[in-house]
Amino acid sequence: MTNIVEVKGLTKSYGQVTAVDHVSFTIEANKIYGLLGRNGAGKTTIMHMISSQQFATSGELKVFGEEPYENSRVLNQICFIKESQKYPDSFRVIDVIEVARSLFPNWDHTYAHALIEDFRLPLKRKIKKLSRGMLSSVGIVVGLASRAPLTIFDEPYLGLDAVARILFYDRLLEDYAEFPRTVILSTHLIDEVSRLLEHVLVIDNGKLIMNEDADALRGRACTVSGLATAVDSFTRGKELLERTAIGAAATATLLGALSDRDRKEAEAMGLEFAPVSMQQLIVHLTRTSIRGKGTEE
Ligand SMILES: Nc1ncnc2c1ncn2[C@@H]1O[C@H](COP(=O)(O)OP(=O)(O)OP(=O)(O)O)[C@@H](O)[C@H]1O
Repeated sequence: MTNIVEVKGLTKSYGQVTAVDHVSFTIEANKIYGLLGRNGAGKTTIMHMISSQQFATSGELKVFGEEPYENSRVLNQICFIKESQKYPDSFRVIDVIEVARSLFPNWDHTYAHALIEDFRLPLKRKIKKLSRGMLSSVGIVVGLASRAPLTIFDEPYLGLDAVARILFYDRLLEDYAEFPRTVILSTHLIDEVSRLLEHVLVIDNGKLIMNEDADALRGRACTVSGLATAVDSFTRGKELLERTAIGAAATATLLGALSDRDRKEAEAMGLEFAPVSMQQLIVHLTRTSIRGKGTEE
C-alpha cells in the first residue's frame, strides 16, 4: 500500500488563529477521500498545504514521498480544483481547456471534450460571461480530464444544479473505476457524496476528529425508537449521541455497533431501528465535540 500524502503534527497558525492544529493522517493511493467538517474547520488550509499553496507553521508533510514546496515532481501530479477559481479576463472555455492540456501530463483531451458536451459548456464563450454553475462545471471538467494522480476538489460545485452534480458524481465514479487515482473531495453535501467516499476525514476546529473507513462509519450508529421507557431502558449503559422525545415516544441515536443479542432484545421491547446517514452522524459528532469544548472553556 502506497501513501500519497503523509501528514504528521501539521499546524497552521494565522496570528492568534490556529486554523490547523497538530493534524496527523495518511492518504493512500487510489482511494476517494472525503475531507469534511463545518465552515472554518480548516479543510481548505489543509488542502492548500498539501498542494503547496501555503506553508505549514510546523509539522511534517510529504506528498508522493517528498516535500511539496516548489517541487515540480510533486506538483505535476496534483490537480487542485476550487470553487472560486480565477481566470484571466480574456479567457474563453476553450482557453482554459488548452492551458489545462499543457499542464497535466495525464490529460485526456477527447474525454475533456466529451465532458464539455455533457455539461453543455459553450467552448467559445468568455469565462467571465458564464453562469455560476457553468463556471463550476469548467473546474469539474479540468479536474476529471486531468487524471492527475492526486486530484483535489474543494467544494467544486457552487451554483451547480442537482442534475449537473449527479453527472459529476457519476462521471467521477466511472472514470475512477477505469483510471484509479487518489481523490480528495471536500464538501458540505455529505449525503450526496457518501456513496463515492471510501475513507472519511473529519476536521473540527482545526483538529482531526475522525479518520475512518467509510464502510465502518456507515455501521457506526443507528437510531432506535419506540416507547420512551423502553428506549431509555435499552439505551442505558450504551453510548448515546442524542435523545429526542415527543409525548410518550422517544428516539435515541446510539454510537457503536449493536450485537444480535441487543437487536433481539430491542425487538422484544417493540423498538424499531433505522440507519443514521453519514451526514447525520458527522453533524452529531461535530456538535458533540463543540459542546465538549464549550464545557471545558
Ligand atoms: N489568510 C488567513 N488569515 C487569517 N485567518 C485565516 C486565513 N485563512 C483562513 N483563516 C482561518 O482559518 C480557519 C480555517 O479556515 P479554512 O478556510 O481552512 O476552513 P474550511 O474548513 O475550508 O471552511 P469552509 O468550509 O467554510 O470553506 C478559519 O477560522 C479561517 O477564518
